[in-house]
Order: sequence, then structure tokens, then C-alpha cells
Amino acid sequence: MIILSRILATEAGFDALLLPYRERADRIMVGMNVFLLIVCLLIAPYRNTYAAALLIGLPTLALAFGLMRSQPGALITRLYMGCAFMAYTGLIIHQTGGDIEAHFSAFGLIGILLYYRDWRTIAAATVFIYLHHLVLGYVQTLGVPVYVFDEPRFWTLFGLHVAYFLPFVGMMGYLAIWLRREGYESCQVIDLAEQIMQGNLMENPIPEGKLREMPLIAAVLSMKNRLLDLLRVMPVPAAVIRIDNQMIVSVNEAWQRMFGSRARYGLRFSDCEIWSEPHVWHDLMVRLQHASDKLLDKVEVALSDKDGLPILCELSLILHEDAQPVMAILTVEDITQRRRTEQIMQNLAYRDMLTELPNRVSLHDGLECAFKAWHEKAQPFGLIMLDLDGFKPVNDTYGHDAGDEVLQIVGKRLMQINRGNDMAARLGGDEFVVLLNGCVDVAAATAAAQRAIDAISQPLYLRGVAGEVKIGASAGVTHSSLDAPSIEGVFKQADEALYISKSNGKNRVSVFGAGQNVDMDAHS
Ligand SMILES: Nc1nc2c(ncn2[C@@H]2O[C@H](COP(=O)(O)OP(=O)(O)OP(=O)(O)O)[C@@H](O)[C@H]2O)c(=O)[nH]1
Repeated sequence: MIILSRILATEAGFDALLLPYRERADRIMVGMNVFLLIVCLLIAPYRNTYAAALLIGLPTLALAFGLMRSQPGALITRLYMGCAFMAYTGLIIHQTGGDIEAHFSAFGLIGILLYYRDWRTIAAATVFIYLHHLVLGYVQTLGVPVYVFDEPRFWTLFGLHVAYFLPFVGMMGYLAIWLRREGYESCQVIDLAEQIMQGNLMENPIPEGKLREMPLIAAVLSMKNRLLDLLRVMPVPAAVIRIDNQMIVSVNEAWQRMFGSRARYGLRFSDCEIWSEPHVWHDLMVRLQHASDKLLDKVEVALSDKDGLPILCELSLILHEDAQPVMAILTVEDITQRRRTEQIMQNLAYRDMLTELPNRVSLHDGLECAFKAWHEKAQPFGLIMLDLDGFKPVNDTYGHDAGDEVLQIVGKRLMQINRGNDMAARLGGDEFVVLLNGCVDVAAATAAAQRAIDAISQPLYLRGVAGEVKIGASAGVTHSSLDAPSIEGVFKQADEALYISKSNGKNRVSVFGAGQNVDMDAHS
């Protein structure tokens, strides 16, 4: 009983999968029936068998048409088609006096077998071809001369038929089972290959076990498993996305760890809760469609991780247009940490860590640009070199930390008074520089230096220090119009002017080349 139900279940599986083959076979069989009916009608004048050809041939064909339309590929249709084919062969055999009987039937059976890949069709057709002798014999006893049972050698002939046909039918039965299995396997392989091409590696439509013994399926399964393993062990989060409906069809473990249920298998990718902006995915798709090799590599996008926290990611996206539906494979790399480290490195290289102002290196770069713009486009610039007055006593009295705080406050004040395209930098110690891009003349630079001194000289309040702390600054100014020969020359000019300020009593602005007499006293 169990064995029988298992056989029936297997048959149902084969039937379901081979349906496309069999629906096609129905059409071929009906076409064949039409052809055989025409043959019957062509033979009719010679044997005067019009009545038989029309009475048997036409209803047989009509029923074949009906079944093909109402039950395409169904077992009942297949059984009928096999028998109908035999009815025509029987008709032709008897119209021709039985000359071509065995060959004709045999070829017919081979056709049915090849088209339907079903042993039941062969069995039904065989039973039918044997039975027709009995049926026709019976019918013909009703009036028409009996030529089957009247034949004195009937049983001898019958025995010969059986002896010839049974091994033949057995062989074809075996072939039908074998073909059915092969057809089933190729259907499964196509199905599996389609799923793989569509990127669906997670689902396993084929039960493991017996079917794995089929070599084609085993080969495709192992290919699929290798792809799956590759995807799984990839440290980079990866997903396969169908483009037509935007469904996620596969994700790897790294992906699951990064996005959790926010972008899981089966979700519409554009609806996943990982996008910082709703249109990002759409924009990426548009760019991908226009990319010459259908690859977008290392596109920086802000996303949300599985906890909804913002992460900066680099996406690589490749489109597979050779598969239907079109697929895209997406890999995501979280570069938040990398960007942070790069920012720190950048800061270390170009910023003064204490005041967060640009450092000497940045200033040099800035001055290089200003120098070039002056020489190439006559865009003027000014440079102020500042040195704090009375800074050492702060350090000595309140400690190094208080000194640091003073430097930080000075840095902030310089930034506050800066115009947009000016650059305030710390050279080191208590020395600061302000590069005034676009500063029209010496007078404007001098005024800016004075503003800087005024800002620095405002009272300071330090943590842990009672009362206010006073600090001052001296400034040396130069301007592009003073024609320094080089960047170093510009520095030197400002430094010399600063030296004059310091020498002349501090807390003042001096302009390079103006001599001591033109030193401007600062407001006290
Ligand atoms: N707290 C602190 N002190 C620093 C730092 N860099 C340099 N200094 C100190 O700053 C002081 C600079 O010396 P000076 O320029 O002679 O100090 P000053 O009292 O302003 O002297 P004048 O410039 O002649 O007015 C030294 O005592 C350095 O040790 C720093 O990053 N933090």
C-alpha cells in the first residue's frame, strides 16, 4: 500500500513537471490524427471504405480536438490520444488488407512514446490495438463477414502477434519510463538553472536524496551550492535583486548581520528601511542603466543599519541583463570607520590639534594658492603674523593647561572675526597667522590685524582661575603689493614686521617695509 502510494506520488510529480512536454505532444498527436484521417479518406475509393473512414475517423478526430482543448496534457487526453492513434492505424491496416499492420503500429507506438514520455499511454495503446481484433471481430459477426475469428489460423497468428509485440511493448515501456525520467530531469535542470540565473540561491526546489542521483541535477545543484557557499563566505554584505519587481531574492550572512530584517529576502528593495533618502535606489538604477558596462563601482551612499543607525557605505552594483528577469548584484561596504580614520589622519596632518585651526602645512598650501592667484590673476592678499604678548606668565602662573585654554580661546576668536575666505592658522607656540585672501591693500590688511589684536585682547575667563586674565598680541603685516619674491619671502616679510612690533613695545601692528616710524600704535 505504502509502495503504491509512493509510486502514485512520484507519478504525480512527473506528470506535473512534464506537463509542458505533454501539452505540446497533444497538438502533435491531433495533427497526426488529421493526417491519418486524410490517408484513410485517400484509401477509401480503392476499398470502398468511405463509411468506415468517416464513421470511425471523424468522431475520433473530433474527440481528440475536444480533449486537447478541454484537458491539455491530462492523463485522460494522453490515454485517448494513444488509443485514437491506434484506431487510425487499425483503420488503415484493415483498409489495406492488413499488409502493413505490425510496422505501422510499431512506428505509431514509438511516436506516442517519444511525444508523451508516459508508459501508461503505451500500455493503453497496446491493449487497444489487441482489443480491436476482438471488438471488430464481434462487430463484424453482426452482419459483415467475419474475417478475424473465421480465420483458421487465428490463434496461431494471434500467438505470433503476441510473441512479436510483447517484448517490443516491454522494451518501449522501459524506454517510456527512461525517457520520462530524462524529461523530468531536464525540466528540473532548466527550472533550477532559471532559478540560479534569477539569483535565487536560497530556495531549494528539488528535494535532496534520490533526485540528486540524476547526474545533470547533481551537477547543477553542486554549481548552485558552490555559488551559495561563495556568497555565504563573502565578508562583504551582498544581495541579489530582481529588477522587474525589485524583490530581494538572495542575501548573504554578512548582509543579514548589517541590515537584519530591514532588508531581508522577499522584501521590495526600494521599500527597505535602509535608505537615507527615498530616491537613492531609483537614482542608482538610472545611473546603472546608463553605465557602459552596467557596473557602478564604489558609489558612496548614506544608509541605516539594522538598528536604524546611520552608516556611510560604498555600494558596488552590477546589472545582469542576460537573465530574465534582469538581476542586479549589490555589495555594500561599511566605510564609516574608514572615513572617520581618514578624517582623523587628515586632521592630524593639516590641523592643529589644540586649537583645531589649520596648521603650518595647511597655511603653506593656502599661501601657495594665494601667491599663484596674485601672479596669475592679480588677486591681492594680505598676511598677518601674530604673536601673543604676555603668554608665558599665564603658563607660569596658572599652569600649562590654562595656557592651552588661552590658545584655544585665541583660536576661536580669530575664527570668529574671519571673513569667509580668510584662513586663520596656528604656526606653533603662541604664534598665529591670518591669510587674507582678496585683501585689497596694505591699509585693509593693517585694519584686519588691528581687529585681530582687539579680539585677542578682550578679557579671558579660564576654568579654575578666579577673575579675568588679560593677554595681548603683536602683529606684523605684509601684502602682495609689497612684492615678496616667494612664499618664504612673504613669511619673512610678515615676520620682520612682527619683530618690529615686538621691539617697539608690543601690542601693535607693523607693516613690512614701512620702517619703525610708520609703526602704528595699537589701542591700549
Ligand atoms: N600652554 C602652552 N604653552 C605653550 C605651547 N606652545 C608653546 N608654549 C609656551 O608659550 C610660551 C611662548 O613664549 P613667549 O613667546 O616668550 O611668551 P610671551 O610671554 O608671549 O613673550 P613675548 O612673545 O615676548 O610677549 C613658552 O613659555 C612656551 O613654553 C602650548 O602648546 N601650550
